[in-house]
Amino acid sequence: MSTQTTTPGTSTELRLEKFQVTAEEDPSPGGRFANWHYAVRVGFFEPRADAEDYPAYVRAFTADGRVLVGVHDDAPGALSVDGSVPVATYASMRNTLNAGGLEPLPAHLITSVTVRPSHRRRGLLRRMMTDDLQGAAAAGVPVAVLTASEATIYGRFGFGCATFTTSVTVDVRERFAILGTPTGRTELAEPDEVPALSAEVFARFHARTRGSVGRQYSYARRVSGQWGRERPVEDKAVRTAVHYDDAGDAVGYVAYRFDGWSKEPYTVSVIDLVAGTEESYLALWRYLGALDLIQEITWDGAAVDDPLPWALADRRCYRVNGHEDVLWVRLLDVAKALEGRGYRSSGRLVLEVSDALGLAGGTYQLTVAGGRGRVERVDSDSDVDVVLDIGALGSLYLGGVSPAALVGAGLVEPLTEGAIELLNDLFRDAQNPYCITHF
Ligand SMILES: CC(=O)SCCNC(=O)CCNC(=O)[C@H](O)C(C)(C)COP(=O)(O)OP(=O)(O)OC[C@H]1O[C@@H](n2cnc3c(N)ncnc32)[C@H](O)[C@@H]1OP(=O)(O)O
Repeated sequence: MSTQTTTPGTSTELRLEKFQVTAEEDPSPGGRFANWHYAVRVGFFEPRADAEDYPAYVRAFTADGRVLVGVHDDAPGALSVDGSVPVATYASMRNTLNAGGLEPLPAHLITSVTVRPSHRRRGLLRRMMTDDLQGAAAAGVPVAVLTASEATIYGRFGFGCATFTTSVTVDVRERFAILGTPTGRTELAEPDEVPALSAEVFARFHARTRGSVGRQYSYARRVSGQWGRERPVEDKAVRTAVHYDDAGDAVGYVAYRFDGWSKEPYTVSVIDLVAGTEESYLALWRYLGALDLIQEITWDGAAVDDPLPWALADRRCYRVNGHEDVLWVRLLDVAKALEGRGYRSSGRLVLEVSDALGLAGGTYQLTVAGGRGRVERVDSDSDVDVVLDIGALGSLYLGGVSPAALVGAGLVEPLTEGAIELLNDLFRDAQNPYCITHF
């Protein structure tokens, strides 16, 4: 698929090219794929990829089903980068989001958003984003998601931040010990086995974790060391340990890397830690704690409700370095999205939802019984319980954000008594949502 349209620019007309990457895509330097890829690297201050790496990226993007958008300025200055290299980039792909419903929902994932400084603040992002969200909504996808480089960009497009992780350092010297009785066993994995192992374990995690997003092709390669941090070539320093439960099933893994002898305290960084069960999570930490010579473990993907400090003999081994927002959620179809999530109590609420992009605004009656929601569009003059913007609903959607906090911030307006308590009871869960997929 490839489409080209022109967008009225300022001094020059800009051309928008959109194509889905397939196995037939030409990976040569100077081709449209390599040029698009180069533009993304420019946007994120990364070096241009090596020519021999492009076939691996084409394979990955094909497996992900990525649709790429590039905006071209065909009349650059005489000494400027050629017009075949986009001045703006954007990509999307489809995967699933666990919203706590019976099964994960289809989700539209957005990534690789860049606009070159020479062309910024002329509405290119707005143009690419609104076209894309309209297309995804028309295709019937209930929700779009992204991870944001800056928290200031996406609220205006109806995204609300919905999941968070904690960055931690764990001191694994003498004081480190985990209470309780270990289960199963944890062993170093054979690298060739890791791609299949990681996919299987992640599938289990994804099915049980509200807020989780299905993963792209590169994950299994990165956690096995087949791909390194910078390039799709082997990184021999990556190690992976697998946890087997008492039945001998592989239910968790941790991929990690030593930071080197020049850094003190001697530190191992967790690349990815995925546990299919609570026991497996602690077992993987027992393994990390038993790495001889290592003094600290760092990980930026711990859950907000991390059980680890509570399981430690000395909780002061666990240091929180910061919290990060991870998943930003944009509802494209309020009825489908709310019917596709799980609920922990029952009740009825009428929500008046505004949407500046005109995609999903309206007045909706949500009736929840037996953990399932039913949504009907109702007249705007119905008795409304809560008024909110689509972005605020996106933040509430996965249950990780307190409605009372959004009321306090002026983002949610309750009109009836008890409405916020009911919103809280319906939407929030015993655990915060948790997303360990970055894309
Ligand atoms: C999902 C991801 O890929 S996250 C990665 C996002 N990309 C980056 O951080 C790379 C560096 N930044 C950039 O490439 C660009 O500055 C972008 C993509 C953030 C913005 O592109 P632009 O084409 O300049 O945005 P555009 O002109 O369409 O702006 C749309 C609106 O967003 C606002 N805006 C754009 N960028 C920002 C920002 N960083 N902070 C606050 N507001 C912003 C504009 O002021 C404008 O507001 P308005 O519609 O109310 O007037």
